[in-house]
Amino acid sequence: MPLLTTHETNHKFIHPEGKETDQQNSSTNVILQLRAVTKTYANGCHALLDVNLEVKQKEFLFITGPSGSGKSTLLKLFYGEELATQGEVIVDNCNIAALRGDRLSLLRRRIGIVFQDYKLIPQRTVAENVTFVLQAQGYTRKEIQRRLEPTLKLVGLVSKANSFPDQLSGGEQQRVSIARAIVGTPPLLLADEPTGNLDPDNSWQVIQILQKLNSFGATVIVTTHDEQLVRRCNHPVVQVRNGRLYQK
Ligand SMILES: Nc1ncnc2c1ncn2[C@@H]1O[C@H](COP(=O)(O)OP(=O)(O)OP(=O)(O)O)[C@@H](O)[C@H]1O
Repeated sequence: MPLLTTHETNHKFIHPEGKETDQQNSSTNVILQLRAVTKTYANGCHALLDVNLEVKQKEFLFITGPSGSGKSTLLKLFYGEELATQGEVIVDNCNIAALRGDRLSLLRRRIGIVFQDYKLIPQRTVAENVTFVLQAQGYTRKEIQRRLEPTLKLVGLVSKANSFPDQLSGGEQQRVSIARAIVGTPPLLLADEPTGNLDPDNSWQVIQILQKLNSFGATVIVTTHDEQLVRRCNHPVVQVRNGRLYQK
């Protein structure tokens, strides 16, 4: 279960089941921690306000909330795309603000990211889209081949390995983007509205794949607007409203 505080309960972590704990007691197996984080964009927009959150390894967490409430900003802080204006973001025992260049790249290798709009390269096949990051990271051809087939199998796309993105349905494209995110076996998987462009059947298929990865040991954090999908799963939920976190 994630631990969080809200502005109403400053600096005491509240367990969703209602138990209180302090920071010192809650540091075992923690993969992600936000400590009193505020994010103000350059235009003065306060996207997040004094947010505390702690996610343990192997959790599956949903982050919900209305449009513009701060969900994507939260995820961007987790992988260092944005930096906190105040407070600390600790991922895999690393303070994101202290990482530069290579060290940030190394941490990012341990984080898989899935976006609502897939972000596939149109001129590359499914297999190439999934493996180009491994190539850039210097994996051998043999190792890349060893990883490719089981990854495509897991997302049900072995038969589409040589297809191009525009030859695939939206659900298939999203599964390619999941394959790309997991082929390096990162311990942390972040998915920002992964079902936002999909119908209910494809959305459920994506969630089932994420659940399977979670059962293999990955920590999975998913933002979504889809309350029905959240209700269908039995995972902890944190809601963002006006830049603050609430337990549901
Ligand atoms: N780069 C930016 N510069 C300025 N303001 C920004 C920037 N990115 C986001 N915001 C603002 O921060 C607030 C939170 O945005 P964010 O994208 O995190 O919300 P969200 O909950 O993910 O929304 P949605 O569900 O619509 O994607 C919004 O008011 C948004 O306008």
